[in-house]
Amino acid sequence: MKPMTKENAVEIENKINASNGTTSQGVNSVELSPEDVKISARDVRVKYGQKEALFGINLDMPKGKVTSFIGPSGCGKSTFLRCLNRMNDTIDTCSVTGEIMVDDMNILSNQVDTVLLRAKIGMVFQKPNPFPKSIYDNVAYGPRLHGIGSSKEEMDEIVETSLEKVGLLKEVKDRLLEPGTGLSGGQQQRLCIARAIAVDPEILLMDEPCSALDPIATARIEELIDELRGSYTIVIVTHSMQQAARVSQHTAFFHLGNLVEYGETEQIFTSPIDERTKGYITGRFG
Ligand SMILES: Nc1ncnc2c1ncn2[C@@H]1O[C@H](COP(=O)(O)OP(=O)(O)OP(=O)(O)O)[C@@H](O)[C@H]1O
Repeated sequence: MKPMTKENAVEIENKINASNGTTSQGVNSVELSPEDVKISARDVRVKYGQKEALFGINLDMPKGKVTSFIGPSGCGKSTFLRCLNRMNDTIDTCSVTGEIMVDDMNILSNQVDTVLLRAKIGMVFQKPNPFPKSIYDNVAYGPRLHGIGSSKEEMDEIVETSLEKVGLLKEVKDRLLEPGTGLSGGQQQRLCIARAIAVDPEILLMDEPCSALDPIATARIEELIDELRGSYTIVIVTHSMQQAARVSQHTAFFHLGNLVEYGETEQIFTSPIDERTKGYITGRFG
């Protein structure tokens, strides 16, 4: 077998793009019944200025499960993740086409209110980014913005429940009025997850949520992801194949702006079909 190198992976990719009109169909081994699909992307294409970053992504992600996106740096994982709650709208040069259905709504439609959308589809970033406010106000921020929890009692309840769900309540209940930025990195990341959860989202998007954390804090976030699935549909971008294997039920492998292969996580890591997936997971390129 010809060894997989970055160069011949690019060569294969170019041939595929030339032969199919640059539609990124990929190998799909996941069969979902329509009622299990939460997010359905069709022919999603993204450009930054004239530069194409995604070549027509088609992907159905299941409800109440964790889907991870893996692939070498620059392959478009974060770009695609940001499509899922319209975060690319904040980048002037970025244009997105195609269709992304979340339940019955095409979230790429002009009619969509992106503030409401981002409450329904929360996001957690690479670096924990608590607001320069108290722990309490960090969690209460979203509910206040959306008019949820009008009385003090209701808001206290939302804050406590959200902190409890991320396993932070015990650790911070005596210092709710202290700054969120005073917590450890791992606690800050859990605070950010509590902040996203406080507005009762259906989907949580996580862009390398552990990359700034130590192994213990990472393990805590991974446990939390496992606890939260079921209640939320979770999509995570990760550079760590071990992490994808530990936390996700389905994995999508991206390469050079194409979705190369999508399957059950175990299948992707034990018996990938596409040569490029094999090459990546065995460390032959990336
Ligand atoms: N704001 C931007 N402006 C211009 N080009 C961008 C921007 N963000 C991403 N790109 C380009 O789009 C392509 C995909 O980038 P993206 O960050 O989505 O990849 P990635 O797989 O998430 O990479 P990484 O793992 O390094 O974070 C890359 O070529 C990148 O340079």
